[in-house]
Amino acid sequence: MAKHAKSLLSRWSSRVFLVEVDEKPHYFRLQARHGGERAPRVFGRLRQEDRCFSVLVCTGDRIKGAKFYPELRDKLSNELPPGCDLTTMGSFLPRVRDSFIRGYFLKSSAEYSAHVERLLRDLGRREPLLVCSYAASGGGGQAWTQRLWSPSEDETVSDYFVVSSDEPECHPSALSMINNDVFYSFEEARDVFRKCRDVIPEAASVLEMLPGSAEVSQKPLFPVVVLEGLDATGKTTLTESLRETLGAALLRSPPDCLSPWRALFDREPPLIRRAFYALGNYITAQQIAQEGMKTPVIVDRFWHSTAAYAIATATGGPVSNLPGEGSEVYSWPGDLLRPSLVLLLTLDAEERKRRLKDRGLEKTDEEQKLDRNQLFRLRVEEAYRRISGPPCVTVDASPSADKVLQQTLLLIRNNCHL
Ligand SMILES: Nc1ncnc2c1ncn2[C@@H]1O[C@H](COP(=O)(O)OP(=O)(O)OP(=O)(O)O)[C@@H](O)[C@H]1O
Ligand SMILES: Nc1ccn([C@@H]2O[C@H](COP(=O)(O)O)[C@@H](O)[C@H]2O)c(=O)n1
Repeated sequence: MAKHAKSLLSRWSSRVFLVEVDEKPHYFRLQARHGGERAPRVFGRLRQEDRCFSVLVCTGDRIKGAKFYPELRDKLSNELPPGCDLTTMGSFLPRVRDSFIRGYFLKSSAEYSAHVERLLRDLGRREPLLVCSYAASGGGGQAWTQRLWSPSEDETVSDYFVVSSDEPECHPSALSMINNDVFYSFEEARDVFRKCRDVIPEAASVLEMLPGSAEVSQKPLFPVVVLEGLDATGKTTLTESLRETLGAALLRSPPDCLSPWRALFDREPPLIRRAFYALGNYITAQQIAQEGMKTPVIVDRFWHSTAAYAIATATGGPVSNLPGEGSEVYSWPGDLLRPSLVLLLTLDAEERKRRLKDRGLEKTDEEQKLDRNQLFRLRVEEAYRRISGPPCVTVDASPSADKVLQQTLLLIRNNCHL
């Protein structure tokens, strides 16, 4: 049995499981004996004869695991018989860093359960998966057992009762966010790209664009102002005006030199996609350091965008699911150039939608998600606010473009030495 699966099994009974149905989390844990506790509602809605299954990805190889997770969803969606419900799930050890693993939870009606079992057994033999089945164990359908299917024939695994568990303080994905969703050093992000060269040849081209290290040769003499905010809050409009008014250099992250590969890496799973944007920030940092010796520098998106979107995507549900204020996930990377000032443009949802509609450009997946999903938008905005590091000031972007420019100039003059 693979070493990684073995280490997961060694603390199996201490794990907590999370099944997400329409962004609503259901938490459960395992018990050797049943003490009359209720099963979580996600099970409670099932009939006695129904079967549920969980399929968790358990590879020690981060790149393979990240690529395999969405592929698994496609495989399951294509091969499962009709009438099966499929949703996302995860499992973690409370308060244990890097313990969060992802997978899928599926519910099958009685008539198809034998078919689903065959399918999963077959999949489990070929892929690094931990598969469990769930069945009613009496008590009028209130009590459910989890049976972990042995990943190797010689292994004996136990059955456990499944009981509801309290919701943790924040979404458990936070346990594995660092260096999977958000990168806090140049080396960590570069390492992901070095490791994925075999599976994504374009990663080599990105690596060629990178500086030798995160260190910048000199600290900028002039102020460096970053403009942040959700899509269509007016960043492009304002950065152009600031460039003209201040005679500043205008840079962006990701930098133009990465444009040929952006669409490709946008389609990759979070580990690779976020590493791409993290690396873009380090290239932009080098450019800032150079330009900042000659003129003020305005930057369209930087670290706040990379971290806030990543954190908001990794956590589902309401804002309360975000890692708490002050959590290390909000800290500024120690090796990344700090701007003099970050300005966060905010706009109410309706006005932002109106501007998006008027602009009429094609929307990225994440823009569409922002549009559709009010909770996601709120999580991104709150994550923006919680990020620590350089001073971050919120700017109301709803007045006319000229008024927003005047307000911004005032903030720059008050906060930077111009
Ligand atoms: N203050 C403003 N009042 C009204 N409309 C504005 C204002 N600022 C920008 N707009 C318009 O809103 C739309 C979005 O602006 P812009 O492209 O500058 O946003 P953005 O934040 O750069 O978007 P993205 O991040 O998606 O590139 C554009 O059509 C722009 O002309
Ligand atoms: N420094 C950055 C910049 C952008 N992103 C990601 O790109 C998307 C928004 O960019 P737009 O050009 O469409 O405004 C969004 O998905 C961010 O995650 C980033 O991560 N880091």
